[in-house]
Amino acid sequence: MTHTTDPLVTVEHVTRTFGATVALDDVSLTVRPGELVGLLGPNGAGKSTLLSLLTGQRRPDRGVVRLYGGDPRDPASRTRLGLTPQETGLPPTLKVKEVVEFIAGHYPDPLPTGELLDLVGLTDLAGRQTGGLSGGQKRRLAVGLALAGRPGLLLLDEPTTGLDVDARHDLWDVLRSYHATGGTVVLTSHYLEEVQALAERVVVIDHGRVLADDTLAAVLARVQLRRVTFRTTAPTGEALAALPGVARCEQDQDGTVDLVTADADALVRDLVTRSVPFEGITVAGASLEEAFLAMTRVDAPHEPTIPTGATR
Ligand SMILES: Nc1ncnc2c1ncn2[C@@H]1O[C@H](COP(=O)(O)OP(=O)(O)OP(=O)(O)O)[C@@H](O)[C@H]1O
Repeated sequence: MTHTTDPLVTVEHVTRTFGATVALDDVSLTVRPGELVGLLGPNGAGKSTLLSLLTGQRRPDRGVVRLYGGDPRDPASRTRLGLTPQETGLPPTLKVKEVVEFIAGHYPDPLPTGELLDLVGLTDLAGRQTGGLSGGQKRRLAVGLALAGRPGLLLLDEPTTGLDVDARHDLWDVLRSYHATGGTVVLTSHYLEEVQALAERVVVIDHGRVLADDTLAAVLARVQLRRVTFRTTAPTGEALAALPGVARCEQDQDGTVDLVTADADALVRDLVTRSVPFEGITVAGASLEEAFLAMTRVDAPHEPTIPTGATR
């Protein structure tokens, strides 16, 4: 018997390799009912592998994965699970309504077809063959099918990849509606924007490791970094890297300094206070990849942070 606050997902010290590739490296995390969790990470970070362990498609090499308190490979653990794969293979000649009724027929207490179509905004397209749907409509139908059995937990792998802005926003609305009724969502994305729009909690993964697991606001503060570039005649690399908020600092032999910091304003003030001569300063948003890299380096103190004199 599970209680309403029992974790729906428990991952404890899980490692999963593919040959020499370590896809997941000692990953632990817990998801409780009602959470909307974004797994954020660049391509190849390990997000899909983690989901495949939760859905029971794969087994960990080491560690424990539990779904609703049981083994995800046991079908009984998956009865309250809804999922959509990255690719949606819908039979093209079946009509939207027919596909929904077919899938709903497999569940003891499915959402009524009309309610489901309404939820995903496909009521007007109920009579259309799925082959005639746009990419965004297909994706919404796939999410609708994942919701057909009234799952308590929805696992979504890159739900809006390849969709245009409108279709993406429509799908976000579907997920928000489901979450508003108490549903739990875990979704993977390599778009900060998507995670920012939906998630309350963000787990950042890179190279198979959890780099951060925190509230959206806390993670944004760590990943919304600024990139500051300037030329200087002073050998500053080591000193600048030690300043508060600086995540990464490189200085070329020609004196160009390129650094990533959480607070560009404070950095400029520090340059002036320390009488560091600089010219041609530019400040730009650092990419998410740079933020991941900076987090990896910050979290791995034994790695050298400043390749002083490094050429790019
Ligand atoms: N079946 C497989 N065989 C070999 N290597 C694999 C396999 N599946 C995943 N990998 C490797 O494991 C690592 C993690 O891959 P994974 O697909 O989990 O990443 P991801 O974060 O989901 O990336 P993406 O956003 O591109 O889907 C990558 O280096 C990938 O190449």
